[in-house]
Amino acid sequence: KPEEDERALLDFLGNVSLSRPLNWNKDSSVCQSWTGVLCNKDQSRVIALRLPRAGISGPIPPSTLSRLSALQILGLRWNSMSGSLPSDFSKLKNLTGLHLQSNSFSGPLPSDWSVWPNLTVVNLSNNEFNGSIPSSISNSTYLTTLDLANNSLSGEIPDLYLPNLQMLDLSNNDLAGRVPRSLQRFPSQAFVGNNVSFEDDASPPALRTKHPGVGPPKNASKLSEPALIGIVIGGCLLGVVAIALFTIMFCSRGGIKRRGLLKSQKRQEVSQKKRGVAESEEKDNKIVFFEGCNYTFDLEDLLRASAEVLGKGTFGASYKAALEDATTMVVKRLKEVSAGRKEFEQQMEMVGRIRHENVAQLRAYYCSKDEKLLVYDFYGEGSVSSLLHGDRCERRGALDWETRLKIAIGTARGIAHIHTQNGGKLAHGNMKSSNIFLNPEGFGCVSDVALAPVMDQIPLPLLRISGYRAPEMTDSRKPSQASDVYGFGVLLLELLTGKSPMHATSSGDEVIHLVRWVNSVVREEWTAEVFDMELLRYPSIEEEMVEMLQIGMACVARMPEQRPKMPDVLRKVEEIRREHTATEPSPEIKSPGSTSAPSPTREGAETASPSARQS
Ligand SMILES: Nc1ncnc2c1ncn2[C@@H]1O[C@H](COP(=O)(O)OP(=O)(O)OP(=O)(O)O)[C@@H](O)[C@H]1O
Repeated sequence: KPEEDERALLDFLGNVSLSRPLNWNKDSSVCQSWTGVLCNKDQSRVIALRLPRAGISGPIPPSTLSRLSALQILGLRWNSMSGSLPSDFSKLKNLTGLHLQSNSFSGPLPSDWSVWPNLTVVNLSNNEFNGSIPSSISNSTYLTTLDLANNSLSGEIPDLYLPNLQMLDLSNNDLAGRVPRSLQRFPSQAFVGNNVSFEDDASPPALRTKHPGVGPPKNASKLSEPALIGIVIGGCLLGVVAIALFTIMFCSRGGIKRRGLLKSQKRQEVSQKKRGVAESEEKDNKIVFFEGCNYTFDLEDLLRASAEVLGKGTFGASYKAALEDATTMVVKRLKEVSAGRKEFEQQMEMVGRIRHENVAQLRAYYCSKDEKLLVYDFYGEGSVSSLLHGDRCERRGALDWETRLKIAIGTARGIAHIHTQNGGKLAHGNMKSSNIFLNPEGFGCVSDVALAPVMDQIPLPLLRISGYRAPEMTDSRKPSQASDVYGFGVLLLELLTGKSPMHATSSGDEVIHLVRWVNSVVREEWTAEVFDMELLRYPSIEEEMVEMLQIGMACVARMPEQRPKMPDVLRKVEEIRREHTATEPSPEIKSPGSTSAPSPTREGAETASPSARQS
């Protein structure tokens, strides 16, 4: 247990001033509930401390943070901390990221950097550091980012042999002399606001890059990967090229409107240009974290995160983002939000307050004029849609009947809980299997709650082809609980048949609407034909499948008033197993009384945190 680290943190806390309290107290678990603290997998050591904008002032008390000897990331940006860096920081041998920008730190930079061989990102910008830049920085050979802008650093810039450095900013200091050859590969903006000149401006660029140690970064090829381009640009190489051309065209006419965080072509440019934008935007717009969110990052982290596109949905694209400390999360970038800022924030506040183990918690959101981002945990197993319809080899065995039953039960619990919110009026509004994940106990867990009302209306044809739309629903912004019940019914049919709600026949010449197809087969006679072949391998589940089929069909009744209400649906789904195995209860699916899942009406249940962080 990290008692030593806990004491070090409390000593730190006790010796700084805070403008608002931090939830660090001895009775709660350092690793699980202390804001800004991240531990290693076995929860034995603190590996990251991130307290951006935490209202901390005063110097870093000596012999406090330096005792966190496993610390990799120290982030205290946007506070009012002052004084010089304690010399005992040299004990933090595992540091990979030091983010102290936008404070009032002063004094010289540390002189011996050989103590931090693993540093990759250093941001000390917007402080009052003075003295010269130590050449010993070259000892941190893995540095990719060095931002010392807006300080009072003086003297000449030393030769820095940092082969991996991709982003350098020394602007707005009191530096003088010549930019050393080793750093001439960086654009002149990196040095503006100083009294420096380029030594051999006239020499051809090719010659400059031949200088030892200043060639392209070892991993330069990676730069072309979308993953390295930053969170929202992470998606599409073609798009990047197009955007670059577009940017060049418009910039040359001096007419481009800054689109905020997210458009550029190279990571280096992103870091340099966008940081400025991000910071200025941050004045009015910040990431809002909900209670219980262990992530501590800010816009800059998001910009720096390597990102992978998970997919594009009706409301925008979702990205799997990995922060520098290897925290993984999902960022959903909403496109075409129709709600005004206040309305959007109110809706997100309401959604963020929902705590239930069958509802994927909205961890944080960001809202500016140009961007609306939502942050969720990453569900490593993928959505129910990908489990059901993804590569069949991959999923073989993954979705047995037990699993499907637990998906149905969990999802029903989640939706029923959502329906108790906002005075019993809230609807999910976008029920579909790509929005359902598995919680740590393997039960269904509903994501993307209540986004539809703040988004632009989805055109009716698009709504139709999704196959989940209730017949009476013509305006996607006005979902009802009855339409959620319909969507849930479609999910049950999907689980039973293994077929998508809209799918082509095997010959490919006809599109099948799952609800109609199941209805027509069932009308003929109760037949095993509707059931997924893979389910037929399991003996004696037919009765349970038929029962689920009946529930599903009741949910997809044409008239909304004929559909059951979610609490009834939940009760019935939970009874599927109980009725048929009364003498031999499944060890996995316990009865509602004994289940670890809260009943759907219980408020304030503990949260599920399914991300990799838990493993
Ligand atoms: N938290 C998450 N963890 C893992 N995968 C996710 C997560 N959120 C979304 N995904 C996956 O990313 C892909 C895109 O999701 P997204 O929510 O953007 O679109 P969608 O679910 O297909 O449609 P919609 O926008 O209507 O919800 C989907 O395959 C989805 O299952």
